[in-house]
Amino acid sequence: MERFGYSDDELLTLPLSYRADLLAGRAALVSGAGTGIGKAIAVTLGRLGARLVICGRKPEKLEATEALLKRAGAEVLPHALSIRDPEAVAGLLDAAKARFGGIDMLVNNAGGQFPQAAIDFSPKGFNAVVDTNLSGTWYMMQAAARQWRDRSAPGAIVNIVAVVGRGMPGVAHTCAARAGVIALSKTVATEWAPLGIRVNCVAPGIIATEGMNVYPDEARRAMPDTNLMRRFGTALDVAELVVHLAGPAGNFITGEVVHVDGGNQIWGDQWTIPRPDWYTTPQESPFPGR
Ligand SMILES: CCCCC/C=C/C(=O)SCCNC(=O)CCNC(=O)[C@H](O)C(C)(C)COP(=O)(O)OP(=O)(O)OC[C@H]1O[C@@H](n2cnc3c(N)ncnc32)[C@H](O)[C@@H]1OP(=O)(O)O
Ligand SMILES: NC(=O)C1=CN([C@@H]2O[C@H](COP(=O)(O)OP(=O)(O)OC[C@H]3O[C@@H](n4cnc5c(N)ncnc54)[C@H](OP(=O)(O)O)[C@@H]3O)[C@@H](O)[C@H]2O)C=CC1
Repeated sequence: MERFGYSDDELLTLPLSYRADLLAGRAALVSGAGTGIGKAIAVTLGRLGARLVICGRKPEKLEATEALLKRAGAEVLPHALSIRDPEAVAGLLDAAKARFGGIDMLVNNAGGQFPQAAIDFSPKGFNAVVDTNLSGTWYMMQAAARQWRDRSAPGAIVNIVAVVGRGMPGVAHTCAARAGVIALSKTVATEWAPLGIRVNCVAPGIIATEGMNVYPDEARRAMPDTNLMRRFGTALDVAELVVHLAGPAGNFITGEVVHVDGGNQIWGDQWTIPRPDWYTTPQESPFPGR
């Protein structure tokens, strides 16, 4: 397995673009915080003074992030659950309220998919991806919004999605789910503005994390050729954007989708499964007139 992404020491020491106490007094909930982008987001928020609630399915991954956050001097509440379970999500928000009086920011980062030609998806596989990325994200958004409404407190949600505007062959299930999250976010940005709740999405392009190991070598090797910068982005690129949107700099931003993708949304042909000859070899259509 190839090593991708930052070491713990790098996450703690790489320079940040914000002043060190920017988020002092605020509490943030980050899902999928045991690994990759979520871990970088949690540590970055913690380094800027936020208190953290971190969740994911595997307690051992959360323990590692908890230890790192403590090294950064941040207060942290780890809470293992699957975001696919709405009752567990309600319990998570209750636990956050009991510990910190509630949260100010929610970062829905937990998610993932597997590469497969759409024609071969099983109902179970398709539903697993939609349940996690769309329904799970929604349960978190709704539970947080209800708590903010009941506390008469403002809040900010940032949903991590993907670059799905042109679709992405090999991950049609996640494209469907992420497009759903974007549409949900824009809709509730309007419904929830009267409650003081802002809702934005961040669409990362290819970001160097261990999660990349789910893709075949051939697809991974080709990834740097799918954006204008010709490289992977970093988890910190995503984390710093999340700080902007969830923190005070984002006070007048809602219903937005911000890409952090090296320009992949406008250039770069990204496949996560082998390309059919149709797209690699010059040929005439075998279906003339159709
Ligand atoms: C290059 C850019 C790509 C797009 C941008 C995004 C990049 C990234 O997201 S980077 C990586 C992020 N991390 C992951 O993707 C994590 C790895 N993926 C997963 O954990 C799973 O895919 C999951 C999201 C479906 C997890 O759900 P879970 O409930 O744990 O699912 P199961 O493992 O139990 O599987 C349920 C069901 O799904 C089908 N399935 C799962 N994996 C595959 C596979 N590799 N190929 C085909 N089908 C798969 C299958 O039907 C499973 O049921 P069973 O057959 O009964 O196991
Ligand atoms: N890396 C990239 O290039 C890109 C990533 N993304 C998205 O960014 C997010 C983070 O990706 P990345 O860090 O790379 O990948 P990882 O696989 O490292 O992170 C995914 C995280 O989600 C958690 N998770 C998955 N399912 C659930 C669930 N049902 N309930 C709670 N937690 C869950 C996992 O923890 P656990 O297994 O313990 O539950 C894990 O910590 C994902 O949504 C991903 O799809 C989007 C575009 C590009």
